[in-house]
Amino acid sequence: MDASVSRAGLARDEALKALARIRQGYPVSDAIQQAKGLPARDRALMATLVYGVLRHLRYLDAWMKPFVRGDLEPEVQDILRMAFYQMGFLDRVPDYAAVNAAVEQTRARAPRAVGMVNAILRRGQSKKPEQLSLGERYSHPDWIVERWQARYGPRLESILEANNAVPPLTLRVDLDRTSRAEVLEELGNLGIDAEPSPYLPEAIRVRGSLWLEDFEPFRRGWVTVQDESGMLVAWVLDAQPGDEVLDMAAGLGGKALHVLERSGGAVRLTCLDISRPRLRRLEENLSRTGRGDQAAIKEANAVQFGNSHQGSFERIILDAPCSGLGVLRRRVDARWKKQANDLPAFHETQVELLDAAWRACRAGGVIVYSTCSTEPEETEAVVDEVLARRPDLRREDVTPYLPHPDLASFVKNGALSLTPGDLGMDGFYIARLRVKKEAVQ
Ligand SMILES: C[S@@+](CC[C@H](N)C(=O)[O-])C[C@H]1O[C@@H](n2cnc3c(N)ncnc32)[C@H](O)[C@@H]1O
Repeated sequence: MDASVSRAGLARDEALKALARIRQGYPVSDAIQQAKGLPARDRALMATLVYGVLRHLRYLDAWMKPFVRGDLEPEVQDILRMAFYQMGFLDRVPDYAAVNAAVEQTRARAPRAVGMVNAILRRGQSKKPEQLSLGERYSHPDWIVERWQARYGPRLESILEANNAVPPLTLRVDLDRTSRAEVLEELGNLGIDAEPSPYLPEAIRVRGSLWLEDFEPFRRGWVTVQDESGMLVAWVLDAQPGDEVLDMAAGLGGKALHVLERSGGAVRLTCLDISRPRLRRLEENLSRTGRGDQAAIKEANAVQFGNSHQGSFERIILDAPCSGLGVLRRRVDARWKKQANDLPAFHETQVELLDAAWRACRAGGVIVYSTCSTEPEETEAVVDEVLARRPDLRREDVTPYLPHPDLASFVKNGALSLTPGDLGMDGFYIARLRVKKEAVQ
């Protein structure tokens, strides 16, 4: 057998294993990481297959549906999805190679299904799906399509399409440690296609495949993965050296670390999160970047913490837990896990947390409220509700804090609201609020 064919076979087998792990509930990135023993090129193909299948799942199922009789075993269904994905989306793989690989995978795992798999693929190969609904064509659940149709009208299809595009891996360079040009040069030396972001001086968009653990600037802690829209939080916060800063829901520390980088570690930073595993990863991230001694980390419920630390902080980030509907292009399986009736619960939590931020904020201090969602219930409605409750809180325009003039056209009612794909970024919302209160009640 030709070596490149058997190597592609290895990548396809690993992709199949990863899809099985995801069916068992593994996070996608963890399921993919388990194949780290594969050579770099095969890992790239394996990841392309897994992400591609998950991204286009509903479309692939709609394509094969007319040719399938009865129920398919989950593994056989994954083999078929992978083959249809290659036939539909991977120009570099000839159809016959995708079909043969699927037949071989079936022979090894479910020999009785070989004839059926072969027949489904041969028929599907010559008949692309027709008359699909928008949800099927762009592989989104109908409730999201209907919700966005009402809100975005003629822009809907471009947003659905943006959610299916392969997003760049975006790196944030710690400009306190190195320069963007130096990191770009290291990427160039590895033959990796990358370009500087036109909007943020610290951001790099990587188009080629990069395995971070093998990348020296990442190991040295000079770069962190973050979408450009998420980087805007630290810009809008605009913390000054010496500020007492609180990150109320620090998670893995993407925004908190950026605040440290922008101030050269000169703010006094407290990071909270309710999740111990996330805080452990935050600690790892702080130590990887050599900033382990620059933040106090507390496992706490931010609502209770806000009550017990009234008026203590000058700058507060509340990057709230949310539906994540702005980042479907990155969390490829998330669209299938969300439901419309999740939104009221998120709204309630977000209002409670923003109210707690108000309590923890000092008179004259600033709260930056952000979500990786642009759903009204999680964005304007949250801010409006807390503003109505707290007369000493007011909205400030984020425009003066944005690093590029093009971003200003996405500011509505003082807040930045990027829908997925705007300026090539994730969907994101950022509001800046100033506390004018004399004393906390
Ligand atoms: C959007 S994520 C934050 C991401 C983070 N800012 C970053 O840049 O990596 C929201 C976080 O809120 C945390 N969370 C949810 N409810 C919380 C609460 N009541 N108090 C503190 N943290 C909470 C979740 O564990 C999660 O890590």
